[in-house]
Amino acid sequence: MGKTTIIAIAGASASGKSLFASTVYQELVAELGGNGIAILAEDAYYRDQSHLTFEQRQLTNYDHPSAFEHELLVQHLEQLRDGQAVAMPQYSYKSHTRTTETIKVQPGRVIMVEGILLLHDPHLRKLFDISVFMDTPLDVCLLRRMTRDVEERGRTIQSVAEQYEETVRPAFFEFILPSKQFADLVVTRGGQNEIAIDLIKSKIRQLLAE
Ligand SMILES: Nc1ncnc2c1ncn2[C@@H]1O[C@H](COP(=O)(O)OP(=O)(O)O)[C@@H](O)[C@H]1O
Ligand SMILES: O=c1ccn([C@@H]2O[C@H](COP(=O)(O)O)[C@@H](O)[C@H]2O)c(=O)[nH]1
Repeated sequence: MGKTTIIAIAGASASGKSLFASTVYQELVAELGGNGIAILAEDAYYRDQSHLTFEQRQLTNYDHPSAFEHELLVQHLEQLRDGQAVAMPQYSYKSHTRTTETIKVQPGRVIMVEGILLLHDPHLRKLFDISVFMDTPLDVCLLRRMTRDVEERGRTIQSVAEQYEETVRPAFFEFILPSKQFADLVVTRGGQNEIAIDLIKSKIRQLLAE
């Protein structure tokens, strides 16, 4: 296998990172088969909090870099780059901790990883060959997060609004927006920007053919 290329997709919460990454991944798997491409989520590397009560977990700031076990993500990306499979943790947004399951991720010629604080961390940045930033206006992100978190993550409208004011918005301006400078490609219109999806797909096709 040739050199592994690691593609990072960063941006605000609900900016469309996971839709973008999964669209690229699924369309290429349908076209070329699953061999050669792997996909990881930074959210899977939220710290395990099973030693805390649910009430204590609700007090964690999930938008601060300290909430993530980035050391493990770095280790897993290095292992994948070196041709070894990894056991990616699974995280539950409803219980705010890891589940007992893991998913085996096989190494591939191309590894995609998506998450809010990927480009903030210099240790992670060193591993990325291509960095994408989803540049979706924050009010659009909030509306999408409101719908998604109520429908899929067990939240109320009030809890989404409170968390947004307390941690999500401040962390966007302190950590996420300043990390945009490290992106190679800045994508508007979220996870449905077909031109950007096609550009990344073409790049991956080219890498897989080398
Ligand atoms: N361009 C878009 N138009 C409409 N809805 C979108 C668009 N991009 C993302 N969404 C929706 O917004 C929500 C958040 O997107 P998601 O990909 O989960 O964001 P992120 O991974 O950045 O948190 C999801 O319900 C997704 O389907
Ligand atoms: O237990 C948790 C863990 C995370 N969050 C929120 O999730 C987003 C990051 O995920 P996206 O898929 O990029 O939206 C982050 O803003 C955290 O606030 C949570 O609420 N609870």
